[in-house]
Amino acid sequence: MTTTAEVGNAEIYSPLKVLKHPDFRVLAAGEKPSSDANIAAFYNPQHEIHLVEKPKPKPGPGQVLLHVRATGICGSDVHFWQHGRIGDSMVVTDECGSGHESAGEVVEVGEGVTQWKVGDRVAIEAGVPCSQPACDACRTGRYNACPDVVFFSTPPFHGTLTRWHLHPAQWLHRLPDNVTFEEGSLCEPLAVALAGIERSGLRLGDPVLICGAGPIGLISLLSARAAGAEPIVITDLFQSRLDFAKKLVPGVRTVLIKRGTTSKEQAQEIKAAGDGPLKLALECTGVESSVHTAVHSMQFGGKVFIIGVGKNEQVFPFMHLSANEIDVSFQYRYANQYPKAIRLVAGGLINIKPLVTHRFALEDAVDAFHVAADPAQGAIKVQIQD
Ligand SMILES: NC(=O)c1ccc[n+]([C@@H]2O[C@H](COP(=O)([O-])OP(=O)(O)OC[C@H]3O[C@@H](n4cnc5c(N)ncnc54)[C@H](O)[C@@H]3O)[C@@H](O)[C@H]2O)c1
Ligand SMILES: OC[C@H](O)C(O)[C@@H](O)CO
Ligand SMILES: [Zn+2]
Ligand SMILES: [Zn+2]
Repeated sequence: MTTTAEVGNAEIYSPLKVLKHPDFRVLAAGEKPSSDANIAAFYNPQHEIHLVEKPKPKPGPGQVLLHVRATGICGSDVHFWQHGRIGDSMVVTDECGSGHESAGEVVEVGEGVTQWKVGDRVAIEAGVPCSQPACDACRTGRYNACPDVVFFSTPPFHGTLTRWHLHPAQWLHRLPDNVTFEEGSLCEPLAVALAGIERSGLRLGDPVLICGAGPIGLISLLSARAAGAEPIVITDLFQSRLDFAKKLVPGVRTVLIKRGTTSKEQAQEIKAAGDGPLKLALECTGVESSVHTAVHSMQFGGKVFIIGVGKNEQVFPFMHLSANEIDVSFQYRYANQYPKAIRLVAGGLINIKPLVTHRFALEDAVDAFHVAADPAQGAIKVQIQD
């Protein structure tokens, strides 16, 4: 069988990578594409978001053609559209397809693909590493560090928010019958949270703080609860998000972060809510003041585990960390988490269904982006379904 390693990422993806105007067409406002058209939502350096029609691809050796059935909009999709970059290395320099939280159905298999057949239902792993034996990251299983990873929807690679998507056969994960496409697509942000749970070393009965009740904080909350954390305190700037957290996990304790209060004052409230200093913080905002709050909420020997991404340069309360032996760690995407995510959802240990608050048809993907980007709409996870 031909594998991605034999074919090579560049060969597989260069047609997508260089897909430029002669190959795709921006749909006119109000234009109705055919029901078979390979439409996708693209952003560009002019901060536009629009529908684009692309050719329907044909699977090559080792590849599978998928009908993408559900895709969630991630904060990073909105960020790339509105701000044109994340950090210094991920920059929108051209038209780029959005979406990386997807699940779909196999519609055609390429030469040598034996593990999939038409009709199989799969979660799509969003980052495809090079899988070359000479790559230390891939060889040692920490493939989120692969320098040649193709991460869909991160420029220059187009996303999975499209109707027909080509994917290497071995980077798909089978969905059992009791896991919906919607849940399959949520396995991507769940993979982020589970990587955090695994690497942070959370243990049964640990008192945990979660900073931020956005999708990543909420999914971390569900995961921390499933892992046996108790008590769990969650923070946010918005009462509506804390109310959502409370509905999701009734036992969670909530602290509203008020602007104008110091991190030490916020930490006092958190420690009161948690019956004392906590052992672990899963920081899901990336905001400097929130990191400080987390640090001041920890016990001696605690850990602040940062999943959120934020400003390039941030100041840390160095001496407090030092004098209290508080560890600080970070998470960059994930490796080896999808199978676990699917098992936890299928087994009923994590119920991610309530996260989806808004659903749109693929043709209305632009409207979906506007809802995801507008805090007044109160969306948690906006999904596009086809
Ligand atoms: N490490 C990774 O691989 C990875 C993967 C996905 C997302 N992320 C990052 O995780 C973070 C969370 O993602 P999300 O989709 O939930 O984002 P989001 O913006 O929807 O949610 C963040 C939440 O934090 C709250 N918040 C902001 N400032 C706060 C503060 N000072 N104290 C408490 N709460 C505060 C916001 O009100 C919001 O509800 C983002 O920074 C995102 O970029 C990281
Ligand atoms: O869920 C994965 C994240 O959104 C990605 O790392 C993105 O932020 C940048 O590629
Ligand atoms: Zn994401
Ligand atoms: Zn690699």
